[in-house]
Amino acid sequence: MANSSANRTYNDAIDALNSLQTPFAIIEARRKAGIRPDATSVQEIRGYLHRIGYTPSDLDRLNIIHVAGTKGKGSTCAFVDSILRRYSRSKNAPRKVGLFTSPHLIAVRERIRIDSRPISEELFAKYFFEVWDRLETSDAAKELVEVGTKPIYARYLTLMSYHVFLNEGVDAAVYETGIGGEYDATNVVERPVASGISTLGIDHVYVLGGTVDKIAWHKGGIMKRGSPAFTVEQVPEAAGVLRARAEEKGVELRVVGVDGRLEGVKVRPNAVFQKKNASLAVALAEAALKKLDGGFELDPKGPLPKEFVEGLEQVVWRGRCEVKEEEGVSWHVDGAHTVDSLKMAARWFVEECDGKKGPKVLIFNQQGRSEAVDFLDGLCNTVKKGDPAGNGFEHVIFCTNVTYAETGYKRDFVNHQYNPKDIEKMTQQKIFAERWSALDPDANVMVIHSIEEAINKARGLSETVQDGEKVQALVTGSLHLVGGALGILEKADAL
Ligand SMILES: Nc1ncnc2c1ncn2[C@@H]1O[C@H](COP(=O)(O)OP(=O)(O)OP(=O)(O)O)[C@@H](O)[C@H]1O
Ligand SMILES: [Mg+2]
Ligand SMILES: [Mg+2]
Repeated sequence: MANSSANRTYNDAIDALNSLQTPFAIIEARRKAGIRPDATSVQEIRGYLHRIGYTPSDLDRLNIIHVAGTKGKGSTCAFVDSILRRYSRSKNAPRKVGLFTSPHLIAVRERIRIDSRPISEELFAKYFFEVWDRLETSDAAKELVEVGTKPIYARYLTLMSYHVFLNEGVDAAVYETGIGGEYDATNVVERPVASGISTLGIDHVYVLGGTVDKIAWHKGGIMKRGSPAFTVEQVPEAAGVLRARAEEKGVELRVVGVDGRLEGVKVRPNAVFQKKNASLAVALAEAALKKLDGGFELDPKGPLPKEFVEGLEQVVWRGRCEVKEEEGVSWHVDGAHTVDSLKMAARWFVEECDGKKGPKVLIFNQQGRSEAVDFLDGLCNTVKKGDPAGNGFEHVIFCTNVTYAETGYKRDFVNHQYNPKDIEKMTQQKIFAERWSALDPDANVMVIHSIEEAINKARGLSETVQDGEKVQALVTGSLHLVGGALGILEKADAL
């Protein structure tokens, strides 16, 4: 446990933060006992907020744009942030934009951004330990949370983000929910300037339930009376639940179709799912600016103002549909990790490979979720179907999320929530390999320990290709894998 007075660096903060992860054994025990997050988790954050010196109404100063959804939350948030940031530059409203997202790709501090940049290591350490100390010394709100305790990892970062943004004078903050909505720590906000619900599908089944209507109930929990709410077109079961939730709360929920004003706007990748995210972002940014820049309104017939166009076209959201070229290998990197989003990723990869020559190589992992083996079918078939000659991946590598062959995890990726024995024995990876061999007996399937070794393997394969060919590699299945891979490919902190 970090000593509150002695350790003050960024690395110390990350070590202390890692100590707040729920260990694997406890997660397992809870799972067996059927314990799931409930209303007490938001009450707990409310208690901690008081303990560090704020009330939920202080959060009104942040003018929060709150986003939930199964897929596209982060991308939507990044779009909103990028639009507001450009608007702020030309109109000076909002003055400072905060962005809170999860999980992180390269470093923990990228979850808390100001004016689109991750806060510095120094600032992170300063605010991290200020929260830490207040939690240790104050006994405020003892009726809500036990004195001397601290929130778990993700909740701590949520709590800390409020402290950072309020102190730094942020006046518009975009918040991505962690898991679900109703019981997510970010749902402590009472008066967001707008709520947005991106595409719903199946994920986090254990916590949220295994059907899309149950999941929609949770995500719909971020809508608040008095705040405008927006969503994209959803499958019927989800749409019905969202409508009912809106009604119950007295909220007018607007369903945003693909915005016609995006015609000619270069949204990347050029795919329907991303246009849905962008359309939702336009509606959210408009709602926020109505409040922040009195009287602001978009022309419904278009065109979009230049701040919106530039915001959408120039957004940086790393690890999603990224292509990196190096000698011998074209790296396609995408952090998809649900059945639906992996199909999107596969489709995108096939389109990118169109006209290019060379063997297709997959590097895949997903740690700690046994259902992930069912992600593989869609990935395998989508790539085969999309290839003119029906060729799937020639080489398929399953690795763990351990970054380096020699030194193990980067500190920002230490994860106590997985079973360490499974990682050591590569249990999950072997299950993946078996499934893939059944799906595609022609593929050369490998199980490799670290991300670094997996990357080197793919690089090695480039020596076997013919002139004019390049290895076409897809790295996907987990944001941790993708973040680790980008770190290695770029040799430095890719932030
Ligand atoms: N609207 C969407 N529908 C389906 N897939 C999507 C959508 N938006 C993004 N994706 C896919 O999901 C991946 C993750 O996107 P993003 O980071 O926006 O999602 P997220 O909701 O923040 O996910 P998480 O926080 O669970 O990682 C993208 O790389 C892309 O492949
Ligand atoms: Mg998720
Ligand atoms: Mg996300």
